Amino acid sequence: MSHSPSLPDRPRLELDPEMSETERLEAIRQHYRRILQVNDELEDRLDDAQDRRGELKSDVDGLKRENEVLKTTSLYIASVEEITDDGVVIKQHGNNQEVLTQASTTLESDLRPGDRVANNDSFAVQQVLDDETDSRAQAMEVTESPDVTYDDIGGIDDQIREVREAVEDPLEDPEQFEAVGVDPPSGVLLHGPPGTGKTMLAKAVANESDATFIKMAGSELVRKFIGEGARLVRDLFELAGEREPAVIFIDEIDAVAAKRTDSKTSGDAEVQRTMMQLLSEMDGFDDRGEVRIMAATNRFDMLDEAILRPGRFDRLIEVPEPNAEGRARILEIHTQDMNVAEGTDVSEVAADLEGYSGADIASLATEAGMFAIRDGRTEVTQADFEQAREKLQDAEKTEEQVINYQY
Ligand SMILES: Nc1ncnc2c1ncn2[C@@H]1O[C@H](COP(=O)(O)OP(=O)(O)OP(=O)(O)O)[C@@H](O)[C@H]1O
Repeated sequence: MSHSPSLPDRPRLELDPEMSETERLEAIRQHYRRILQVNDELEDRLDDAQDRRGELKSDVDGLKRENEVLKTTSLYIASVEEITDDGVVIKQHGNNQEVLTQASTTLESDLRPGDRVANNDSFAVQQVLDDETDSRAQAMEVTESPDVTYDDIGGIDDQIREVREAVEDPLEDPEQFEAVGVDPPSGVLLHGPPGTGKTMLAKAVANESDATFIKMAGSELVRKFIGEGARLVRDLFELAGEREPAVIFIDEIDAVAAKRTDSKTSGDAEVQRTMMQLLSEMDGFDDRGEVRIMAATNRFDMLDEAILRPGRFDRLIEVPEPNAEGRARILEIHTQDMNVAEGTDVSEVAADLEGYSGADIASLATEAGMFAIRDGRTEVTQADFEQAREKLQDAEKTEEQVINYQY
């Protein structure tokens, strides 16, 4: 595209009085042609300029969008304390700093004390967030009385006993601990491979001690908004206090409590803040209260030592993959409501399931049932279990292939 700085000269008609009529006519014709030519030139220029304008406009739009994104990401979360004539008083989550700030007039008319808002680096209120109870409800799973019992869990009897001692006994008989003068363990950390029954164990102990079960996934604590994770931890303990007796269960605790060096998010100050909040909640906690704290991880090696200190998660319980006997018990549990053909030897099936977790065995049982259904039978036979095992193995192989392919 050409951007010559000057416009073409305006054509001039020069008529000499000496010219003959024909010469004048020719001069006028030439002038006319020249005007048309300049006109064409100017039209071309105008087209170019319009194209250029379009391009610049889309650049501007792009920059505007980027600016919006920059303005809206990484907002801080605060609660509105007061709306005064001088502006809005907000309290930052995370550091509890109080700030007098401004909101646009349209936003300000909507603000009420107690609202959760997001503000930018210069504390100006950018948006009002949804009701807090929503985010609490989304992040936490609260069950008045979970329906899992100890009998539903197979192969980890020792672990059940330990959990009962550390969680159920202090909830049911706190006086006993007081009389003897010992503090029950502060927090119980279940660690081991996925699908071995850690969540079940936490649910069962809440159920059997008539406690409310409050579960939060560590990944939920690592939230997008600054201050949100720490706030959720506070909410979690507050809610447990309101609902006592209660069992708090933080699944995937490694998401918030990974060693700095190992963590993918090691540089993430927000994750650190959330962990600090968790530690401070645990430190300020009365051990003999009616709230017990449990957590689970598949990545014990990744945990920051700080969370394992006395007074924090100081009772570690390993929940391993089940052995043959455990696998048989788990299979029995998962087939007890199934119409299994007489003569089927569950322990023989289980013996072949080396390396299977409880969750794998549960899906094997369902899969065996599906084979019988597909076949139009109402009884599940040993051959169905065999076929189910092959199918799961194939699925696992494919999964491995996919994983290998991806990396
Ligand atoms: N020991 C077990 N006895 C009976 N069923 C089990 C056992 N372990 C796992 N299961 C079955 O697997 C499902 C998942 O188990 P659970 O969620 O308790 O495992 P988890 O150890 O918490 O796993 P993750 O680490 O992946 O969260 C259960 O709902 C249950 O059906």
